[in-house]
Amino acid sequence: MSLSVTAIKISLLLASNKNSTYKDFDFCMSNSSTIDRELIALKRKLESAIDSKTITDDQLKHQHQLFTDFIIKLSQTCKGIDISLDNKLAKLRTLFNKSADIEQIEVLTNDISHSLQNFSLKNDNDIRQLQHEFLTAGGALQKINGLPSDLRRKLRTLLKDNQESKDALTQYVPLLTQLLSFYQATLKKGNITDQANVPISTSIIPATNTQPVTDLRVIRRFSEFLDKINVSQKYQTKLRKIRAELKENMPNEQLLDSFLAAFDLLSHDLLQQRNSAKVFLSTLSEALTTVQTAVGKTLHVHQKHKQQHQQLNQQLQGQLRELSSGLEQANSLVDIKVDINSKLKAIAATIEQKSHFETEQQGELEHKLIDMQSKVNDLEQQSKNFEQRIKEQHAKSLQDALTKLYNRAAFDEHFAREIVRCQHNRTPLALVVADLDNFKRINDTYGHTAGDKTLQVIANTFKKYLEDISFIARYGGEEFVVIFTDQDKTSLLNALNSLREKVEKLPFKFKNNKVSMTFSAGVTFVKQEDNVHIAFERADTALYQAKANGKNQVIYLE
Ligand SMILES: Nc1nc2c(ncn2[C@@H]2O[C@H](COP(=O)(O)OP(=O)(O)OP(=O)(O)O)[C@@H](O)[C@H]2O)c(=O)[nH]1
Repeated sequence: MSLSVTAIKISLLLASNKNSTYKDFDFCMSNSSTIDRELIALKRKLESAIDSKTITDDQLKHQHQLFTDFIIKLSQTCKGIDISLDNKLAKLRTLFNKSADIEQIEVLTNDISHSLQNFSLKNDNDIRQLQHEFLTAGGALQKINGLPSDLRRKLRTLLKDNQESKDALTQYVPLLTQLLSFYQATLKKGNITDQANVPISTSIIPATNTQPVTDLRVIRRFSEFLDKINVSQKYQTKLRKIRAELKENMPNEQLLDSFLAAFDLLSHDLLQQRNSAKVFLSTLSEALTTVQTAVGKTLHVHQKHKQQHQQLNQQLQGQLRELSSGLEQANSLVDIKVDINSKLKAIAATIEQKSHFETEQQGELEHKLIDMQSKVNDLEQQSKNFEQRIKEQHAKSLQDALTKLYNRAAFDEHFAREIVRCQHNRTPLALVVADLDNFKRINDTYGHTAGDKTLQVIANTFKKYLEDISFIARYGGEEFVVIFTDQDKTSLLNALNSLREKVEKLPFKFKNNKVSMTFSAGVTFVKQEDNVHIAFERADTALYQAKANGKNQVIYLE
């Protein structure tokens, strides 16, 4: 037994020395066959132990590499989230590279795992908080007047997804953040009114001036926003310049400058409008004062003339009285003649004075009247100009600048009025919500200008075929709304399907590529119990169905 132990020790020694051979050992022990067998068996065991150690070593090395890779990836993912976690992961990487003690690694790994659990909990809370803020902000955004329909739709989907899953939220947070930051900027300009008055949480709005703009959509939204602004003639060129200078990948600071320039322009325009109204009012009040003075003066002159008239009349009466008393008192015909002569002269002078006075008075009055007339004419002209300007501004505020169709505000006003009328008279009123199919593709492939042109051509086609029988408006983005009064269902669907075919056949050509455009539409009739929102929602749902069914179709919902 002690011999076998010695043999094992020797064989281990030999195994560790690769230059030695087993032959020498065999030679020494050749006289013992039992020992020989034992040694051979041991040799095999040793060889297989060496083999399996190599395999284990390789496996260990591979696992070590995998773990190191994992730690590196984890570090990259967690980078910047939590500084202490970052530090711990860096320390772990160093320990691994130094092949440090396994116990040391284990302690740190446990610590990191604990940190990650805490981080995950915190993240969950953050997301829940974000979810809450998102719902509040999204609700507020939905109530914004003039929100383009594609944004409204995206927002609705976002809100719905957000209520159902927080993963969807995480996925959409960047999009939302951009939307919110853009709208916050535009809201501040006061061009879009936030009816809800709910403040949009700032915690999910990035500091836009510190982050580079990488998303083209913000620029596009802004450019669409600029398209919709109606400013006075004087500022239109400047506005067009701001819009023309918007370009892909422009630095955030430059975009902010554009926001500011647009804001500046709007406030100037507003101020000018206010000033021109002020000028008109002060001119009006000035003119009124002049007229009032003129009227007062005329009255005064009239009064003065009346007195002078009375005086002259009295004078004449007195002279006539004197004439008759002179006749009564006269002694001779000669006396009478002399007396009458002198009195008639006096009367003639008075009459002449009277007629002179009357001509003068007539002239003065005429002059005053002409003066007054011209002042009133001026005033009338100014009022007409002002009225015309107000009319033009009102018309402009109801018109979509790009397509020259009615805009969303005009639609809201018209639809609300028509609903009341049709419910009162019990006459048919239909609402159509139409949306271009795959319009984004045009913008993305051929550029925004091609997109704009497409919108104009399609708007003109809507006008050409529907204007006589309906009220057409651009609801926003690539969405149109049409209101039909006194149309039955069959003729309405025929008109829409015929328009759909006309649009499909429009020969669009961009960069030598023939492109066909289509639209989907949802239609509904307004019911007695409907309000604006319910009717719109139903038409919009029909539109969704048309999109979901494969687009380029009209869906009617009862
Ligand atoms: N050129 C241009 N593009 C606009 C205007 N308003 C909205 N858009 C673009 O219209 C596109 C709408 O895209 P989506 O909402 O994805 O709709 P879509 O591509 O038509 O897809 P479907 O509606 O599902 O058929 C976006 O790219 C907007 O930027 C505009 O005034 N001019």
